[in-house]
This record gives sequence, structure tokens and C-alpha cells, in this order.
Amino acid sequence: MVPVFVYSPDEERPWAPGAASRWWLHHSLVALDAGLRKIGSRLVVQRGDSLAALRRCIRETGATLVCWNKLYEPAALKRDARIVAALDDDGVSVEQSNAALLFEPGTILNGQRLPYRVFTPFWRTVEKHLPTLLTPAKAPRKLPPVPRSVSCIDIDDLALSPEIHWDEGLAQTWTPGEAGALKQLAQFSKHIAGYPTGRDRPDLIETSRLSPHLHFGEVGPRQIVAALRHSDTGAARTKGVDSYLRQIGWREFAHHLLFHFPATTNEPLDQRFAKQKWRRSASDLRAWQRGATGIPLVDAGMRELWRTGWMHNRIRMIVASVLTKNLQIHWLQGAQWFWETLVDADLANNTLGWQWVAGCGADAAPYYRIFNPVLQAKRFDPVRGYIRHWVPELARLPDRWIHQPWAAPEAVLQRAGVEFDKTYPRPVLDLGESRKRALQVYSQLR
Ligand SMILES: Cc1cc2nc3c(=O)[nH]c(=O)nc-3n(C[C@H](O)[C@H](O)[C@H](O)COP(=O)(O)OP(=O)(O)OC[C@H]3O[C@@H](n4cnc5c(N)ncnc54)[C@H](O)[C@@H]3O)c2cc1C
Repeated sequence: MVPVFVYSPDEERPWAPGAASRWWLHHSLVALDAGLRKIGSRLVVQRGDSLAALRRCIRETGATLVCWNKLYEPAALKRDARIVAALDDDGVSVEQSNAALLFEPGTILNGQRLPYRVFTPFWRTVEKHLPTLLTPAKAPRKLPPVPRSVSCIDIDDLALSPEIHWDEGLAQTWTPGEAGALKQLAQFSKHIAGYPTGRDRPDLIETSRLSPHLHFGEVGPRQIVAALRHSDTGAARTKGVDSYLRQIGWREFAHHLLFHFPATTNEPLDQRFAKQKWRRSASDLRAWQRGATGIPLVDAGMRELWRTGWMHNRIRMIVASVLTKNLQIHWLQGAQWFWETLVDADLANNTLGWQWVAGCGADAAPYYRIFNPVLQAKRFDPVRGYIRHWVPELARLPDRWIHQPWAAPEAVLQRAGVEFDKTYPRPVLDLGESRKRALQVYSQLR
């Protein structure tokens, strides 16, 4: 057996991996190679056209069977179909498996044999099938050595790591690789009873933070189901496990949807929204990207993203709502920024998330649901710990004002050392006015 990785970003266009994903990929490959070496093998790394790289490897090894786990993104499916046909012509067998999802897309359909467009009935059907899932096999303890004659480049030659070192925050936050994923899963599993109540609190670490590991296949959803089911004891744990698996269900839903509706990476699923007119404002977009909108909860989230390559789910919803609804900037602009900066950037989840918030996707938030970052901060960042951490220039403001400094009396601002447009920006929008405008735009689209 010869483990091969081929890096071919051109084959993933227009959604080739962004900067944060490339960072993760580099470290994930290093970890994979180290793991393989421990059991007698090594990772053969190639770059360029996948088919050409595989054919070279087949020539060099005399392989008669090529196996891989499937990806279900539109570009990957097209590429894989081309490779399967070409290898078939060469007389080489191919075996494709599913490790990325609980079930193959196309196998979970509604009564009319059509894809689900609403999450709850989709998840009910998946839940019914969960007991049929096979427990994943254990990893091998020994593998045969890879012959020296097999051509291979260094992982460094893929030039995935950034030349300018903006990645310090990522390195401090994450441990890419299977060992990091399993450790994270084991730790999370101990606290899973707190997940249903804690999962909405960005100031606490109550979610699993497994998203990048799942995206890169360092742990699979079936492994997660198996691990949690086996450890399930007590009512609180059961509630925690159920609530968590439902989120894994959203991931599954997103991937099945993308499989059935591949154009949604760039177009709204709900075609009524295709005629929506968007605002263009480079300065507002930049303020949003840089965490300089003057709206503390939004700025906190965008800075967390920039520094760590990750953002809490509730905050993702809030920053996306402010961009698409209050600022009326196209959801694709937000999706592209997330694509570049998230370590868990995932075409299916990102598309679903953005279209859900913008109101144009499957089972989407209704158009009149416009998150108010001030009320959201009161509710989900009750002691404002999240804002204080990510927006330290406001840290000395009392709880009452820190999430809405524009409303604070001058004396309070002075005492806290806050000076608008010097230490912290004035808000780029009026939340109330922009909400009214958004409601008008959306009501015309219905
Ligand atoms: C605008 C927007 C963009 C998003 N972009 C991405 C993205 O590019 N990649 C990504 O993995 N997730 C994305 N999400 C979904 C979600 O925010 C993240 O999966 C979650 O925050 C990851 O943290 P966690 O692993 O601690 O999640 P947990 O709460 O521990 O959930 C466990 C797993 O379930 C899956 N999951 C959870 N929530 C969702 C969801 N709403 N949709 C789909 N899958 C979910 C993830 O794989 C996650 O790792 C996006 C959400 C929004 C609103």
C-alpha cells in the first residue's frame, strides 16, 4: 500500500483552498506523514494534475488498485469522474468510499424521492438510519514500506505555509492532525452534558471545535457517533449527545444539499432572491473584515476570526446578518472572506451558513430575522467577557455600555479612555435605520 497525497488547487477552482486552510493543510500533512512513518510507511506527496500524478505513481509501483475517500463538492466530483474513467481505460481498478459523511448523498430522500430542503425531517430520517452505521475499523498498526523509487516532493515544496508570519494565533490555537482531533474529541466528550446550554456562549469554550478536523478528514462523523454513543450514560449526557449529533446533522444536511444543488456556491437556492440588489461599499466591507465597524460584538468576532482562523457559530450568524442585512452587502463577499480566513472553511457548510443568514437558502432564517448585535451581546455575552477579550480598547467600559459605546455618556467614555475615531471607530451604520431599510428591501422580494 502506497499512501499518496496530490495537491491540485487548480482542480478545486473557483474554491481553491484559502490562506487559513492552506496553513492547516501543511500541518495536517506533516502530522499524517509522521504518523505513517511510525508504522513503517510514509506519505508520497505530489503536486499538479491529479490524474498525471496517479498514473506516474501507478507506473512506478505497478499498482492495480487505487482507493480514496470521496469528497462531494462539485469540482471534486467532476475531477474524480474524469480520473475513474481514465484509470478504467488503463485497466486499473478504483475503489471509492465514504468517510466524510454519515450517509452517501442521494441516499437520504423524502417520500417523493426528492432531496430534503428542510432540516428537521431530513434529520429525522438520518436518525432512523443511524443504528445501521457500521463502527469504523481500527487503524492498522503496521504498513509496508514505500519503495524508495517512488517519486515524491517535500511537503514544504507545496509552499502552503505563509511567507509573512501572520499565523502565530493559529499555531497557538490549534493542533492539526489526527492526534489533535482525537484528543479534542476525548476532551469534549467529558463535558458534553454542558453542550445544550453552553453552545450559544461565545465567551465559554463549550463547543467541540472539531470543525477543521472534520473538514480535513482527521476525524470522521461516524467515528464521532461511535465514540459518543459508547460513552453515553445519564440523562444530561444523553441530552448533550443528542444536541451535539443534531449539529453533526446540520453538517450532513449542508453536504447533501450541495450535492443536489451544486450551483448554490454562487447562486441563491431560493431563486426569488436572484433579483436582489446589493450595495457595493469597499470601505464598509473592509471595516467589517478588519473588525473596525464600531459595533463591538461584530468587531470581536471578526478579530477572533483573523487571529485564530475560527469564530463561534452564534457570532458567525451575527456578523453575517450585519453584513448582508444591515449593510446590504452580497453574502458571497462574506462567504469569500470566510473562505480565506477560516481554518474550517468548508464549501458545503459555508454556503449553507451564508444562505441561511441571508434568507435565500434551505430552511433559512426568515427575511425579517435581523440579529441585533446589542441584544445578542446582552443575552449571549452576559458579562461581556468575549467583547472585553477581543476589543480590549473598550475593556474599561462598564457592562452597561461596552456593547453600545456610541450610547454611553461622554464622562463614562472619558473615564474608560475611549475616544471615537482615535481609540475605537464610530459605528459604520445605525442599527435601527439599517434594519428598517433591510426590511423594506426584503419585503419587496417575497
Ligand atoms: C455564515 C456561516 C458560515 C459558516 N461557515 C462554516 C464553514 O466554512 N465551515 C464549517 O465547518 N462550519 C461553518 N459554519 C457552521 C458553524 O458555525 C461551525 O461549524 C461551528 O461554529 C464550528 O465549531 P464547532 O466545531 O465547535 O461546532 P460544534 O457546535 O461543536 O458542532 C459540531 C460540528 O457540527 C458541524 N456544525 C455545527 N453547526 C453547523 C452548522 N450550522 N452548519 C453546518 N455544520 C455545522 C460542524 O462540523 C461542527 O464541527 C458556518 C456558519 C455560519 C452561520
